[in-house]
Amino acid sequence: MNIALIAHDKKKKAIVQLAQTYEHVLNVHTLYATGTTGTRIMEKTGLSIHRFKSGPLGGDQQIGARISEGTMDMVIFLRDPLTAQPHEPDVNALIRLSDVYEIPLATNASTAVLLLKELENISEI
Ligand SMILES: O=C(CO)COP(=O)(O)O
Repeated sequence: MNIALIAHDKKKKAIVQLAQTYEHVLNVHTLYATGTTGTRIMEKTGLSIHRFKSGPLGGDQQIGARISEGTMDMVIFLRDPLTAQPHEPDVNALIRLSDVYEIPLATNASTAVLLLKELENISEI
């Protein structure tokens, strides 16, 4: 699967922890991320990630484009709902496209864990 990993700044620690815990699940998939998120995860894990631009510079839109082209299968996007983002329209567009194309989308860590556990189960079958 092609999986996108994204986190707003206050959620970077959480996505790194998630990637460390589920590294054994993620490492059989093709991973993508927005710029800073990808760098942080690669610093702390052995995962190889294709990095798009940073979110505020168009990274969310690049991932949205992949969704519309049918080449992104899952999105884990740990949003910060308590901080205004300068690129809020891009964030909303990415979430909207995930729903338009019915891509599994986790916007918080609890949902991300459920998706990753399901991926783990599927890969064991
Ligand atoms: O802003 C983001 C998503 O909207 C994340 O971008 P970075 O991973 O570059 O911080």
